[in-house]
Amino acid sequence: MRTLDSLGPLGSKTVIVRCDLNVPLATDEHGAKSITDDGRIRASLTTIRELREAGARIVLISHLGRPEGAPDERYSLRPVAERMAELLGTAVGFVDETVGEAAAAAIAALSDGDVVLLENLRFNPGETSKDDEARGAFAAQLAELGDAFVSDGFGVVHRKQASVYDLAKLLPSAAGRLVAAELEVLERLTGKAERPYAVVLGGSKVSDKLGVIAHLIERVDTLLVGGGMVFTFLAAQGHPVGASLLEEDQLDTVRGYLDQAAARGVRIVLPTDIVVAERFAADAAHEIVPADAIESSSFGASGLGLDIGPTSAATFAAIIEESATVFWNGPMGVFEMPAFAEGTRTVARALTETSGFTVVGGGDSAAAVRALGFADEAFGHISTGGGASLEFLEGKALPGLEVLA
Ligand SMILES: Nc1ncnc2c1ncn2[C@@H]1O[C@H](COP(=O)(O)OP(=O)(O)O)[C@@H](O)[C@H]1O
Ligand SMILES: O=C(OP(=O)(O)O)[C@H](O)COP(=O)(O)O
Repeated sequence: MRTLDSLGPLGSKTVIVRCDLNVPLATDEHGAKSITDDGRIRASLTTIRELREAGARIVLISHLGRPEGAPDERYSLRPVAERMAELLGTAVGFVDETVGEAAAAAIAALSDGDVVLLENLRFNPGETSKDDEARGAFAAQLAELGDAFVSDGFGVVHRKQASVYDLAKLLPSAAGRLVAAELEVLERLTGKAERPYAVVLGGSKVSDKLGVIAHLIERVDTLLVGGGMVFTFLAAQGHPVGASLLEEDQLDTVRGYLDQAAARGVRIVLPTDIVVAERFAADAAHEIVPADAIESSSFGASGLGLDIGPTSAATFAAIIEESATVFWNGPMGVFEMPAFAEGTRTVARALTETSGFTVVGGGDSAAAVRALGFADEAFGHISTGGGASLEFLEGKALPGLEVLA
């Protein structure tokens, strides 16, 4: 893979840097936004500092959240520019469009070492389009803005998107320091992983992440399933799940995973108890019920599972503590609400207590462990990518990396 060094001297060159600045935001009662975890911004600083020292003119591009191909103020990157400026200790300009005249003018006005952040890439339909031509056309507009391209958004290298894949083909391009550093650590989770090897899966991007399970079953000893992922498994086993997150069209696929795991002697461990809430709210009434009887709570079929229960969390912790390698992506529950954070806290603590090599991956998973008070150093590695790390450790060729080969 080409690294920054392959781009030659970058003094006075305009370098487009694709970062993953998709950070969690909170909005207060007056509508003011704040960044609840700036880990991904901090992780991008190494490359940006190095480029500044080389005298490059730096154009940062990123997505934030999943807007639907049109401007949507809720997903603006403006708060990220402000935080980036504080962390870098220098001004970071912000342009409220991604391509077009204002972006070109702001870039033309840059001096050596200056930094500008463009608005959310996903406000443009071409960024995530499945149509090669539409994606290519947007990438060509981006390419006009710079002389070279640095791919440093590790959290997004598994996406075949315009700014990750197509743009890299249009300019001299290389991986940034964050991408290189992530890959170096994550290598330890591939063929060389020490056994027993456990992967803990949770979170809410269920349809995205179910697909990796078939490959993980071939590679790990134990798969622990929590978070929003649980209910598709429980439903596949014939248990009602109330109003919990459910991927109904994946039930047969999940039954296939259960059979595949049984045939290979791989344990898939599901929760045995669930915290069920009356509604999706921090102050919602909630009860702990057996996982195979979610609708037996006082809330009946309208109850929704928002955390794994204490018995399950203790079981997960015991398995984690006896593992030599643990990878975890996806919170065990809605950790943003204290009533539903205990499962995530117990699993996080177990990772900090095992003597094995532990990796936490994913924007929200990293935010969760920090929000719950665990230090980054308590884990072997905190990766900025959840889906990206999972697809890397399943052994898949990732579009954003292949294109840099
Ligand atoms: N049972 C659940 N129901 C709904 N959402 C859940 C549940 N458990 C966890 N989540 C949510 O999953 C989100 C994180 O998922 P995801 O994006 O897949 O993780 P990551 O960013 O670490 O890859 C969190 O915002 C959390 O509230
Ligand atoms: O947050 C991200 O991924 P993650 O939740 O798997 O860590 C990345 O920014 C990728 O975002 P996407 O899953 O909307 O493409």
